[in-house]
Amino acid sequence: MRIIVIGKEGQVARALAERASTHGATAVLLGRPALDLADPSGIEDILSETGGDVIVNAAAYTAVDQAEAEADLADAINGTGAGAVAGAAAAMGIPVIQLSTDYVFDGTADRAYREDDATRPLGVYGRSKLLGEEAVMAETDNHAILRTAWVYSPFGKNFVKTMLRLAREREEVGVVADQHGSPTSAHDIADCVITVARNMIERPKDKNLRGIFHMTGSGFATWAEFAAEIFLQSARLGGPHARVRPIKTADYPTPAKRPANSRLDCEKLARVHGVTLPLWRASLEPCIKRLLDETRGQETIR
Ligand SMILES: NC(=O)C1=CN([C@@H]2O[C@H](COP(=O)(O)OP(=O)(O)OC[C@H]3O[C@@H](n4cnc5c(N)ncnc54)[C@H](OP(=O)(O)O)[C@@H]3O)[C@@H](O)[C@H]2O)C=CC1
Ligand SMILES: Cc1cn([C@H]2C[C@H](O)[C@@H](COP(=O)(O)OP(=O)(O)O[C@H]3O[C@@H](C)C(=O)[C@@H](O)[C@H]3O)O2)c(=O)[nH]c1=O
Ligand SMILES: [Mg+2]
Repeated sequence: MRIIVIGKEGQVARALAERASTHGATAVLLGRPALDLADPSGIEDILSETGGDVIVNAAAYTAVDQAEAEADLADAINGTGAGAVAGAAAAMGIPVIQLSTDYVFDGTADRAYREDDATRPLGVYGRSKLLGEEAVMAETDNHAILRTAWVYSPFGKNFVKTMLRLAREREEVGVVADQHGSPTSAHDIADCVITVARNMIERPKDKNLRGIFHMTGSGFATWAEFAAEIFLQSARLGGPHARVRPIKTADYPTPAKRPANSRLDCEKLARVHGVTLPLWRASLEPCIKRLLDETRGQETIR
């Protein structure tokens, strides 16, 4: 299976590159400047020249706060760009897997969100990702839209890396304790995406395998609990740690509003595609270990 991945340096893209061979697959990564989602004109040509069995769009405008000031760019990349990728997949006659987000919901539900619950994004990023979902669905039925959340990895920018950096600088970190969700490892996402891709390729006519699916790490947490677990595991491995001061969302003002309840019900993914992501705490440890090893490596070189 040859997987075309949009996104080169992104967390999920890099995890897919690392995990493909363990599934007997090859990942071909495409990104800027060769493929720019903000400029859809050349997308179909480069994708069909590259050729593959499935396209995974793991590229997006993901700066949630910055998006509030760059709505047009976020919409172009996450909305129109995602649609162009799906259009190319349709023209090539292959499935497309689109990554989406918990931030399409407003977070007011008192239970975990299911795939058919009403969406109502609170900010520009969430709205642009919802535009992307709609654009993909309009271009082709041969799609899987995988909504994930709170992604972390040894790569790029994410909450785990931010917390480890803050722990090196201070003894205490204030972290919001009234937003609930599920931390999700980019490597677990990669494993799941490859399984979903294989299912779709092997059963091209099976409608059940297509549509929207929720895909997060198992178990729930608040950002404060996530931070506390990061510091606990880091401390155990001899890395930096800090005290977590649980705070309210109102005490941590940000340009973009985040949903209070980001929990996603992943039962459909388990039932239809046979995949359940590991408990979030279990997947955190190898990531922290790798980040600490990398930092130590750099210190030795210096
Ligand atoms: N991070 C998270 O917590 C969550 C992410 N998601 C979704 O999962 C997917 C993967 O996220 P993640 O891996 O964290 O993302 P990252 O922010 O780590 O990476 C995004 C990638 O998109 C690329 N990109 C941005 N703009 C363009 C463009 N105009 N043309 C081509 N490529 C572009 C970036 O390229 P470059 O390196 O050149 O900047 C980068 O490689 C996205 O769809 C995201 O919306 C969903 C829920 C949570
Ligand atoms: C750095 C920091 C953040 N926070 C809060 C702010 C916010 O509510 C929460 C997470 O902050 P971040 O900015 O890291 O997370 P954020 O950028 O909102 O993460 C989101 O990214 C996009 C791409 C998604 O799709 C979402 O699923 C989600 O992962 O933690 C603190 O309370 N204290 C802190 O020191
Ligand atoms: Mg952020």
